[in-house]
Amino acid sequence: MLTRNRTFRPSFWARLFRLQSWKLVMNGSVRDRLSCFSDGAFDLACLEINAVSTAKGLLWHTVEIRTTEETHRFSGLGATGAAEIASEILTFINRYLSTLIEQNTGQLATVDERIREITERSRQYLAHADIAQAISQVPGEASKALSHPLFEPALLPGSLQKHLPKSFEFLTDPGVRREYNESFVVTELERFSSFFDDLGGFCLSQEQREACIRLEDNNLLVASAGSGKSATMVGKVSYALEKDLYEPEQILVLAFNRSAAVELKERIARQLQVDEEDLRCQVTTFHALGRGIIEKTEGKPPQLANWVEHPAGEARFIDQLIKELMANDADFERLWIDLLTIFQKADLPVESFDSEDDYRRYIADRIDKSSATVGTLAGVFVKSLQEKRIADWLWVNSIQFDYERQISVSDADGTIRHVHPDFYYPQSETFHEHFAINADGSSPFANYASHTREKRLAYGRDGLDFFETTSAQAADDTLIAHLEKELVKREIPLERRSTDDILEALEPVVIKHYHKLIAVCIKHIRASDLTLDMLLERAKSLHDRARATRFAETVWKISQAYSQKLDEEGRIDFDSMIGDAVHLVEGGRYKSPYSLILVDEFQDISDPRANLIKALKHQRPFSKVFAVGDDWQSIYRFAGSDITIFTQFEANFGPCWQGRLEQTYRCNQLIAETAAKFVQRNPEQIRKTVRSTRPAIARSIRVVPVKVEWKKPSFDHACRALLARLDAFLEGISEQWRKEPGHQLKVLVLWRYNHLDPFKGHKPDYANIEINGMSFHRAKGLEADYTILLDVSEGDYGVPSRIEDDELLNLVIPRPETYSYAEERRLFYVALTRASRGTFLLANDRKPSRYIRELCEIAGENVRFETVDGEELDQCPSCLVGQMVERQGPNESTFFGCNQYPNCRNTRQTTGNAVRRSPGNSSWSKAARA
Ligand SMILES: Nc1ncnc2c1ncn2[C@@H]1O[C@H](COP(=O)(O)OP(=O)(O)OP(=O)(O)O)[C@@H](O)[C@H]1O
Repeated sequence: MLTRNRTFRPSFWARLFRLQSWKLVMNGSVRDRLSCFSDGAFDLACLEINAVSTAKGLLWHTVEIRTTEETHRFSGLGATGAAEIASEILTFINRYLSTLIEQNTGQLATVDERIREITERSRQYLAHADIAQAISQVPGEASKALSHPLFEPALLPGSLQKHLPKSFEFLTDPGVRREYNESFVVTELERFSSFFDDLGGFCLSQEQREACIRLEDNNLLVASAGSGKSATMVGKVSYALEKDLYEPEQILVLAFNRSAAVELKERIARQLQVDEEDLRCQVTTFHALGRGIIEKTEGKPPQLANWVEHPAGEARFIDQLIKELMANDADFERLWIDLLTIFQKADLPVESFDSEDDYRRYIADRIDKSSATVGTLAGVFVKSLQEKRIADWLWVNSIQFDYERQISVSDADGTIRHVHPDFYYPQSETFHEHFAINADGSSPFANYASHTREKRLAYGRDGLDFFETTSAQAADDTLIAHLEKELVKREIPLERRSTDDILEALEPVVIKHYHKLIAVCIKHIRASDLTLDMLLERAKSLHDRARATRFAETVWKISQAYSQKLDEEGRIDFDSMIGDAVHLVEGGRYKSPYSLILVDEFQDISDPRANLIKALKHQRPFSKVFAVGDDWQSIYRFAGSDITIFTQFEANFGPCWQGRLEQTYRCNQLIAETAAKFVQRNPEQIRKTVRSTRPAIARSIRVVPVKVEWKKPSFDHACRALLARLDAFLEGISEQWRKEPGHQLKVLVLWRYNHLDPFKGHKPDYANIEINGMSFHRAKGLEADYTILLDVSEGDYGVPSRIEDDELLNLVIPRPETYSYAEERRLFYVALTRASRGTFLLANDRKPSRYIRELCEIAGENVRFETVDGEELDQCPSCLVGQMVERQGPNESTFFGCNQYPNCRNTRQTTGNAVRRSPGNSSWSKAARA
């Protein structure tokens, strides 16, 4: 029995920084309400509260208390603090509900009747909300308590539990309801067997059928690529209407984009045999829903900024804001240019990488003789990102220097030694070494500290003008200031290049990359009301603090300008529109008609969208959410999506039924299984066992190494040659696949970045194949017989794209992923799973992607290496990505060596059985017949 008062406040730190000020009191004697003090004092009646949840923000956790009319947020908490308050509120509410039941036990007989009525007929699947809804129709306080959305039977006092009628076990014992539902599903599958046998032209699988029947309060259907999510959505809506569970107007289906909504609407209408215009359930996008809510409530549509509808509109708007800021704010100009030049790439420590190879691949533009070389604006190649920072700064300030110029110095015993000081400034004849030494004098490299000492002594001994900089200075952001001081001391003039010259020297992709980062940061800053202090605080936890701090300041200024511009024009963007819609729903100004909310592509959900679903669900009692998605295909982080809303579904929406769609109708078993194992190398992804309806086609994953000509491999040329070969091959066996005259097989040519488009708007025509080309992202949701993936190679813009995993995103993302290149891995998975019969991976033969190696590790011999003409290559058994080629040894001998030398030093004697195999198309024939 609660007798004392409990008071909760924000955490000590939040109060110290005066970030939050509120008080929540659970009064021991007034049990029917919580007392709150925030902007004023108000009470929250226990019977009015629909939901209590916690949410994680950038710095703090928040407790959210929802009533039909309002949502109250209490922030400034740690994770445990928030969880404790949420749990205390639940206990408090349930204590009050218990007293209501105890005082009104006379009503229990009627409630018992109502429960038996709906359970004994076994007419429908019973979620907790269904029983609560039935009970709520019984008049009286006890039924109010028993049907309360937060009623928790486990918290009822034992003395009361004993007196509850047997039927109440449906509420108090989860096992009883589960058993009822299991048996209901079995009978229902039989009852509706012919209904599911032909639904939208498909005979639904067992798991699709079950997903249509099951309907808990919250549902998450975890699907796989090509597993027929759309067919299941259509089935679910049709089944619910067929069963009369809802009026059509009570059903809302949310699709990720307009074309998906159009397709779903068309399919549902066809299935229900109504014209699309007459379809009474709402099939729409989040944007259209948000717009509709505002229009209905305010009587006029929201004033959207004129650029929001244009695909490149946001990037152009941001570009324009940056230009205006550059013209009017000298501090901003310096920050922005510094980011583009000396802070282009985060200086990450070796220890933050899984392996030294990963580290070298991250820093390097190219690997020379086993050592990484990093390009600079000054045109020289250096050995580390810190040296790059120095060289770029020298270039920006027009300072002449030589890199690693050889000089002679004397050792202590007088012997002459040749050394290569990192930088030499001819104007003052000064040598400059940048030492990899940390603040405590240690170094990540063996014997480095003693070499450093020797070098210092040698320069001193020979009376050379010398200064040094260190990694410690880079870490505490004094490197550039120190360098500048040393140069000024020697009267070397600094002449900053003009902004135009600098911008001209930059690769356009560098600016594009920052634009994308800025766009996503603005979304988070505005959606979560982040402040500059919060960003700067977060910046301290990033590896490259110097860069993170500058970026935080830059993006903050741009986001302020962004908001100001929209305010001046009286316009809003899409996210604000959704945010406004959320306020209208949470404030009760919009009355939601929806009791069943289905959400497609749930893996790409963002915070504002999730808030809209929560607001709609909690406003209308007993409503349900059915979300469908594939966490392996979450690829829209740059549009603000947050995969953890999916992976932590229960934390966001409450206890749920989780179903699976693990059968794929698209990829053959080899591709399906290999891709599944590949994506699950990230332990954070949900575990699934993917089975295909199409048997495995041996060696249907093919790697085609493309030779480097004129510095770059020609993927255009290789792609066209491969298409021509595929077309000719299919011609030869057309009787095996051609169903009718003119029938062509589909080929998708896919690339990571649009600059790789080999067709540039002019697709070639072939007799047997229909070609389409697009980026990996755009291919989401599409399928083809064959796919050709271009440039599956290492590189900043390769696969995985090294620039995409920028740690700067962690400034704004509340729950960053820890696995390296997590989103790039999922994107490659999306690309791999578009093909049913076969996929070709075209790779730079000098820099094959690490992902190719992983596929070989997983699928072994089933990954075939071949030339564009189909000749099988002799795959290196050691590194798996190279090919064994004949080399000259001493005394005119020959041997086989891996073409990835020096990265792979595998060799084999010529006497072995290392012969090239003949062109093999046998498995293709099987693929074409499949
Ligand atoms: N029950 C079924 N029987 C046969 N084919 C089906 C069935 N359900 C779906 N399909 C087919 O499976 C293929 C994949 O379906 P769909 O595109 O809906 O999958 P998806 O889960 O949305 O895939 P992805 O997530 O990869 O885009 C389509 O060709 C579809 O027509």
